Amino acid sequence: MSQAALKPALLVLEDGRAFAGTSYGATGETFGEAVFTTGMTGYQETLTDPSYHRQIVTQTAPHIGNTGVNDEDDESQKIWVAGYVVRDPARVPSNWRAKRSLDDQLKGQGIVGISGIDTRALTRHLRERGAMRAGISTEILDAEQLLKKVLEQPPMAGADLAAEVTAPEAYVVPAEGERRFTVVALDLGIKSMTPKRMSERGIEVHVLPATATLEEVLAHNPDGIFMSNGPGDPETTEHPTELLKALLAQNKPYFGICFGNQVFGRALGLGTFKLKYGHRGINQPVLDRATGKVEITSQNHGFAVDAPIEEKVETPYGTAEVSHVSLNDNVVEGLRLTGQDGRVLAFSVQYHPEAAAGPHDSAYLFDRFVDLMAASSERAGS
Ligand SMILES: NC(=O)CC[C@H](N)C(=O)O
Repeated sequence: MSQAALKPALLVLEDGRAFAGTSYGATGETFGEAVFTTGMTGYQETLTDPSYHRQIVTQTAPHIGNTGVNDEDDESQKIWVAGYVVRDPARVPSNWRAKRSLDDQLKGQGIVGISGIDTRALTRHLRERGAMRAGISTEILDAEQLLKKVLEQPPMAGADLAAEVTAPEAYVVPAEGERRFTVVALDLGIKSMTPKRMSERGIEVHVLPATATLEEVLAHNPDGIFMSNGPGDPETTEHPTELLKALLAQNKPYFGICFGNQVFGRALGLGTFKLKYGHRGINQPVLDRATGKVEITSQNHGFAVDAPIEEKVETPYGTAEVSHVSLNDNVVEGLRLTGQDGRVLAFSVQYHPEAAAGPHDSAYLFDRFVDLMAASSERAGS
């Protein structure tokens, strides 16, 4: 970064805590919910994950931007974070795929950031007090003045954001090789790696906007239904929840990721709640309760499903249970629905088996979805 680019910037949290630093990316001002992610790599995927819409993301890894930005790793069409906080941006990106620097990419897309602040102190503050509204400005450098604007912003609890991130039109991701199954994926903020992971397994994926109706879903004669990750409060997912209930009543195999896990929980009659500061990073340990295996997973969520971990819950569609839990704090990380004969009918996880930049411990879940559809179509055929 040249000396000329060193412009002061200010970050203010809604409880009044302020951090003075240096402008990074675009100048101006921005507001959102301040959260932190512990991923030490994958910043390009993080920035372009639609689930981060309306959030100011702090990277706990101190040195960010080292490998620049390439044209292959975006998870969607653009950067979604509302603002970006890094300790020490790389001055010279170095990677054979890099097309430009992260600073230029942020500037090009108008993303306001701040660097040179004590991101460890900020993270500890958010961990103790919880995720909260915040603002970054290069124009208002007076904390009290910026705080007034922060307090005018809407909170994340109650935010209905799917309409702001979903694809305007349906599109198809063809199966790689021979087509084995057709899946309808409801786009609540889908990341491009998700249909890719399905397509690699012979699935043709019809990605539909979040407002798709039951008729529109069934028109594709899907072998399975998928609901994606996405931003906002799961309490606002009335339409996808009702849609999923109707599809479960028709015994459609279902797989959900993250927001899709929360929608599944709600369709099964469970509640959701806001976590204090959420789980964001690529080193989150999860226990598969059936096998006793531990997976290291990628996560990005601020809400969770409220379900009894040791008990089974009877629902109109079958028996629901918690399949996976977080080993850090026992939060529900996966749900499973089984029929009377114990067969799995539908399942979902709160974490990201499609994870780019990894880890890939949980990629087997896509194979499980394939097996679920294969078993279901065998039964229908017999
Ligand atoms: N990545 C996601 O799908 C996040 C889901 C939801 N917005 C949450 O924060 O919990």
